Amino acid sequence: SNASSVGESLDYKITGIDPGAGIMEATERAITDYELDEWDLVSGSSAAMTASLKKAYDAEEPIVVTGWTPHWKFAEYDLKYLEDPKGSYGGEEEIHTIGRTGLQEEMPEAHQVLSNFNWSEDDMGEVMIAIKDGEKPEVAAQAWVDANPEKVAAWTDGIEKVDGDKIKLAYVAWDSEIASTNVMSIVLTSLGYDVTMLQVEAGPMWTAIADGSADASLAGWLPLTHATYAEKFDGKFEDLGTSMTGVKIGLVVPAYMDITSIEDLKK
Ligand SMILES: C[SH](C)CC(=O)O
Repeated sequence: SNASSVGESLDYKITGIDPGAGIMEATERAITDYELDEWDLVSGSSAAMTASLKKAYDAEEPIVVTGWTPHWKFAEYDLKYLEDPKGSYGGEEEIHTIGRTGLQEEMPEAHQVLSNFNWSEDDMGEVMIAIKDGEKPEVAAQAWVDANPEKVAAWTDGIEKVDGDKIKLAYVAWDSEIASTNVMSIVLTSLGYDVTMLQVEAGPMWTAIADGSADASLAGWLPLTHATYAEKFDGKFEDLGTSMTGVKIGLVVPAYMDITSIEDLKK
Protein backbone atom coordinates (compact mmCIF):
# COMPACT_ATOMS: atom_id res chain seq x y z
CA SER A 1 0.00 0.00 0.00
CA ASN A 2 1.28 3.47 -0.66
CA ALA A 3 2.41 5.16 2.53
CA SER A 4 -0.05 7.99 3.07
CA SER A 5 1.63 11.38 3.18
CA VAL A 6 1.49 13.40 6.38
CA GLY A 7 -0.94 15.73 4.65
CA GLU A 8 -3.28 12.92 3.60
CA SER A 9 -3.25 11.53 7.17
CA LEU A 10 -4.26 14.99 8.41
CA ASP A 11 -6.65 15.77 5.55
CA TYR A 12 -4.29 18.74 4.99
CA LYS A 13 -5.77 20.56 7.99
CA ILE A 14 -4.08 22.52 10.76
CA THR A 15 -6.34 22.88 13.80
CA GLY A 16 -6.27 26.55 14.80
CA ILE A 17 -8.00 28.74 17.38
CA ASP A 18 -9.93 32.05 17.25
CA PRO A 19 -9.41 33.76 13.87
CA GLY A 20 -8.06 37.03 15.31
CA ALA A 21 -5.29 35.40 17.32
CA GLY A 22 -1.76 36.35 16.25
CA ILE A 23 -0.85 32.67 16.03
CA MET A 24 -3.38 32.37 13.20
CA GLU A 25 -1.69 35.16 11.23
CA ALA A 26 1.67 33.49 11.91
CA THR A 27 0.29 30.15 10.68
CA GLU A 28 -1.01 31.72 7.45
CA ARG A 29 2.52 33.13 7.11
CA ALA A 30 3.98 29.63 7.66
CA ILE A 31 1.62 28.14 5.03
CA THR A 32 3.06 30.66 2.56
CA ASP A 33 6.67 30.41 3.75
CA TYR A 34 6.73 26.60 3.56
CA GLU A 35 4.56 26.45 0.41
CA LEU A 36 1.94 24.27 2.12
CA ASP A 37 -0.37 24.97 -0.79
CA GLU A 38 -2.78 22.09 -0.19
CA TRP A 39 -3.14 22.87 3.52
CA ASP A 40 -5.97 24.71 5.25
CA LEU A 41 -5.90 26.39 8.65
CA VAL A 42 -9.18 25.63 10.43
CA SER A 43 -10.24 28.36 12.84
CA GLY A 44 -12.39 27.78 15.91
CA SER A 45 -11.49 28.54 19.47
CA SER A 46 -8.85 27.68 22.05
CA ALA A 47 -11.33 25.36 23.79
CA ALA A 48 -12.27 23.62 20.52
CA MET A 49 -8.59 23.17 19.68
CA THR A 50 -7.85 21.47 23.01
CA ALA A 51 -10.94 19.26 22.59
CA SER A 52 -9.73 18.16 19.14
CA LEU A 53 -6.22 17.62 20.54
CA LYS A 54 -7.57 15.37 23.33
CA LYS A 55 -9.72 13.36 20.90
CA ALA A 56 -6.81 12.74 18.51
CA TYR A 57 -4.28 12.11 21.29
CA ASP A 58 -6.50 9.58 23.10
CA ALA A 59 -6.92 7.73 19.79
CA GLU A 60 -3.22 8.20 18.94
CA GLU A 61 -4.25 9.81 15.67
CA PRO A 62 -2.29 12.49 13.80
CA ILE A 63 -3.07 16.16 14.54
CA VAL A 64 -1.27 19.50 14.09
CA VAL A 65 -2.45 22.39 16.28
CA THR A 66 -1.53 26.04 16.71
CA GLY A 67 0.13 25.81 20.12
CA TRP A 68 1.75 28.10 22.62
CA THR A 69 3.77 28.04 25.85
CA PRO A 70 2.78 28.40 28.62
CA HIS A 71 -0.13 26.02 28.26
CA TRP A 72 -1.35 23.05 30.31
CA LYS A 73 -1.40 20.82 27.22
CA PHE A 74 2.35 20.17 27.61
CA ALA A 75 1.76 18.86 31.13
CA GLU A 76 -1.20 16.76 29.98
CA TYR A 77 0.19 15.24 26.78
CA ASP A 78 3.59 14.31 25.31
CA LEU A 79 3.82 17.01 22.64
CA LYS A 80 6.52 18.71 20.60
CA TYR A 81 6.87 21.91 18.57
CA LEU A 82 7.64 21.42 14.91
CA GLU A 83 10.95 23.11 14.07
CA ASP A 84 10.43 26.38 12.22
CA PRO A 85 13.63 26.89 10.18
CA LYS A 86 12.09 29.78 8.22
CA GLY A 87 11.14 31.61 11.44
CA SER A 88 7.46 32.12 10.56
CA TYR A 89 6.63 32.06 14.29
CA GLY A 90 9.48 34.30 15.40
CA GLY A 91 11.69 33.48 18.35
CA GLU A 92 11.23 34.05 22.04
CA GLU A 93 8.01 36.00 22.70
CA GLU A 94 6.85 37.97 25.76
CA ILE A 95 3.50 38.57 27.41
CA HIS A 96 3.02 42.32 27.84
CA THR A 97 0.53 44.23 29.93
CA ILE A 98 -1.01 47.08 27.94
CA GLY A 99 -3.04 50.02 29.17
CA ARG A 100 -5.15 52.77 27.70
CA THR A 101 -3.27 56.05 27.37
CA GLY A 102 -5.00 57.87 30.25
CA LEU A 103 -4.49 55.07 32.76
CA GLN A 104 -1.44 56.38 34.61
CA GLU A 105 -2.85 59.81 35.43
CA GLU A 106 -6.42 58.63 36.11
CA MET A 107 -5.71 55.34 37.92
CA PRO A 108 -2.13 55.59 39.26
CA GLU A 109 -2.58 52.76 41.76
CA ALA A 110 -3.87 50.31 39.12
CA HIS A 111 -1.19 51.49 36.69
CA GLN A 112 1.47 50.63 39.29
CA VAL A 113 0.08 47.17 40.13
CA LEU A 114 -0.34 46.32 36.43
CA SER A 115 3.21 47.51 35.72
CA ASN A 116 4.54 45.45 38.62
CA PHE A 117 2.68 42.28 37.62
CA ASN A 118 4.98 39.45 36.64
CA TRP A 119 4.93 35.74 37.32
CA SER A 120 6.50 32.51 36.10
CA GLU A 121 5.32 29.78 33.75
CA ASP A 122 4.94 27.55 36.82
CA ASP A 123 2.82 30.16 38.64
CA MET A 124 0.50 30.50 35.64
CA GLY A 125 0.55 26.72 35.15
CA GLU A 126 -0.84 26.08 38.64
CA VAL A 127 -3.88 28.24 37.89
CA MET A 128 -4.33 26.91 34.32
CA ILE A 129 -4.20 23.28 35.41
CA ALA A 130 -6.66 23.81 38.27
CA ILE A 131 -9.08 25.40 35.76
CA LYS A 132 -8.48 22.56 33.26
CA ASP A 133 -9.28 20.10 36.06
CA GLY A 134 -12.68 21.78 36.53
CA GLU A 135 -12.07 24.56 39.04
CA LYS A 136 -13.87 27.87 38.33
CA PRO A 137 -11.28 30.42 37.10
CA GLU A 138 -11.96 32.83 39.98
CA VAL A 139 -11.66 29.98 42.52
CA ALA A 140 -8.41 28.69 41.01
CA ALA A 141 -7.02 32.25 40.92
CA GLN A 142 -8.05 32.94 44.53
CA ALA A 143 -6.35 29.72 45.65
CA TRP A 144 -3.12 30.80 43.94
CA VAL A 145 -3.30 34.30 45.48
CA ASP A 146 -3.92 32.79 48.94
CA ALA A 147 -0.95 30.43 48.50
CA ASN A 148 1.43 33.13 47.22
CA PRO A 149 1.04 36.21 49.45
CA GLU A 150 4.68 37.19 49.03
CA LYS A 151 4.47 37.17 45.23
CA VAL A 152 1.31 39.29 45.33
CA ALA A 153 2.89 41.64 47.88
CA ALA A 154 5.75 42.27 45.45
CA TRP A 155 3.14 43.72 43.06
CA THR A 156 1.12 45.71 45.59
CA ASP A 157 3.50 46.82 48.36
CA GLY A 158 3.27 50.53 49.04
CA ILE A 159 0.24 51.09 46.79
CA GLU A 160 -2.64 53.06 48.34
CA LYS A 161 -6.08 51.41 48.35
CA VAL A 162 -8.84 53.02 46.32
CA ASP A 163 -12.54 53.27 47.13
CA GLY A 164 -14.53 51.30 44.56
CA ASP A 165 -12.99 52.85 41.43
CA LYS A 166 -14.20 50.92 38.38
CA ILE A 167 -11.61 49.18 36.19
CA LYS A 168 -12.17 47.00 33.11
CA LEU A 169 -9.67 44.31 32.10
CA ALA A 170 -10.02 43.05 28.52
CA TYR A 171 -8.80 39.57 27.61
CA VAL A 172 -9.25 36.71 25.13
CA ALA A 173 -10.33 33.22 26.28
CA TRP A 174 -6.86 31.73 25.93
CA ASP A 175 -6.08 29.49 28.89
CA SER A 176 -3.01 31.59 29.74
CA GLU A 177 -4.96 34.86 29.82
CA ILE A 178 -7.97 33.42 31.64
CA ALA A 179 -5.49 32.56 34.40
CA SER A 180 -3.64 35.88 34.52
CA THR A 181 -6.75 38.06 34.21
CA ASN A 182 -8.55 36.27 37.03
CA VAL A 183 -5.51 36.60 39.30
CA MET A 184 -5.17 40.31 38.51
CA SER A 185 -8.90 40.82 39.05
CA ILE A 186 -8.54 39.43 42.59
CA VAL A 187 -5.47 41.55 43.31
CA LEU A 188 -7.08 44.78 42.08
CA THR A 189 -10.25 43.95 44.04
CA SER A 190 -8.12 43.58 47.18
CA LEU A 191 -6.91 47.14 46.53
CA GLY A 192 -10.49 48.43 46.50
CA TYR A 193 -11.22 48.39 42.76
CA ASP A 194 -14.56 47.35 41.28
CA VAL A 195 -13.20 45.07 38.53
CA THR A 196 -14.96 44.01 35.34
CA MET A 197 -13.35 41.33 33.15
CA LEU A 198 -14.31 41.78 29.50
CA GLN A 199 -13.82 38.58 27.45
CA VAL A 200 -13.57 39.45 23.73
CA GLU A 201 -11.70 38.36 20.59
CA ALA A 202 -8.13 39.60 20.03
CA GLY A 203 -9.01 42.42 17.62
CA PRO A 204 -11.75 43.88 19.84
CA MET A 205 -9.39 43.55 22.85
CA TRP A 206 -6.74 45.78 21.28
CA THR A 207 -9.46 48.10 19.95
CA ALA A 208 -11.00 48.44 23.42
CA ILE A 209 -7.65 49.52 24.91
CA ALA A 210 -7.02 51.94 22.02
CA ASP A 211 -10.47 53.55 22.27
CA GLY A 212 -10.39 53.56 26.06
CA SER A 213 -13.48 51.40 26.50
CA ALA A 214 -11.27 49.02 28.49
CA ASP A 215 -8.53 50.12 30.88
CA ALA A 216 -5.91 47.40 30.55
CA SER A 217 -5.14 43.93 29.24
CA LEU A 218 -2.68 41.26 30.33
CA ALA A 219 -2.83 39.62 26.91
CA GLY A 220 -0.37 41.52 24.71
CA TRP A 221 1.81 38.88 23.04
CA LEU A 222 4.84 40.65 21.55
CA PRO A 223 7.06 41.43 19.71
CA LEU A 224 5.73 39.28 16.85
CA THR A 225 2.44 37.61 17.79
CA HIS A 226 0.45 40.85 18.13
CA ALA A 227 2.76 43.02 15.99
CA THR A 228 -0.08 43.82 13.57
CA TYR A 229 -2.31 45.10 16.40
CA ALA A 230 0.54 47.00 18.10
CA GLU A 231 1.38 48.72 14.81
CA LYS A 232 -2.27 49.46 14.01
CA PHE A 233 -2.76 51.09 17.41
CA ASP A 234 0.72 52.60 17.79
CA GLY A 235 0.48 55.67 20.04
CA LYS A 236 -2.99 54.69 21.24
CA PHE A 237 -1.91 52.39 24.06
CA GLU A 238 0.79 52.25 26.69
CA ASP A 239 3.02 49.18 27.05
CA LEU A 240 3.28 48.58 30.80
CA GLY A 241 6.02 45.99 30.37
CA THR A 242 6.24 42.23 30.52
CA SER A 243 4.45 39.89 32.92
CA MET A 244 6.33 36.90 31.51
CA THR A 245 9.20 36.33 29.08
CA GLY A 246 10.45 33.22 27.30
CA VAL A 247 7.03 32.34 25.89
CA LYS A 248 6.49 30.82 22.47
CA ILE A 249 4.02 30.13 19.67
CA GLY A 250 4.25 27.50 16.92
CA LEU A 251 2.85 24.32 15.43
CA VAL A 252 2.52 21.51 17.97
CA VAL A 253 2.05 17.79 17.36
CA PRO A 254 1.89 14.68 19.59
CA ALA A 255 5.32 13.11 20.14
CA TYR A 256 4.02 9.90 18.54
CA MET A 257 4.08 11.60 15.13
CA ASP A 258 7.40 10.98 13.38
CA ILE A 259 7.71 14.48 11.93
CA THR A 260 10.06 17.07 13.44
CA SER A 261 9.81 20.17 11.24
CA ILE A 262 7.18 22.24 9.48
CA GLU A 263 9.14 21.26 6.35
CA ASP A 264 7.97 17.65 6.92
CA LEU A 265 4.35 18.67 6.27
CA LYS A 266 5.26 18.95 2.60
CA LYS A 267 6.01 15.25 2.38
C1 LIG B 1 -2.86 32.03 21.30
S1 LIG B 1 -1.45 33.02 21.89
C2 LIG B 1 -1.87 33.07 23.58
C3 LIG B 1 -1.87 34.72 21.45
C4 LIG B 1 -2.22 34.88 20.00
O1 LIG B 1 -1.98 33.95 19.21
O2 LIG B 1 -2.71 35.97 19.64
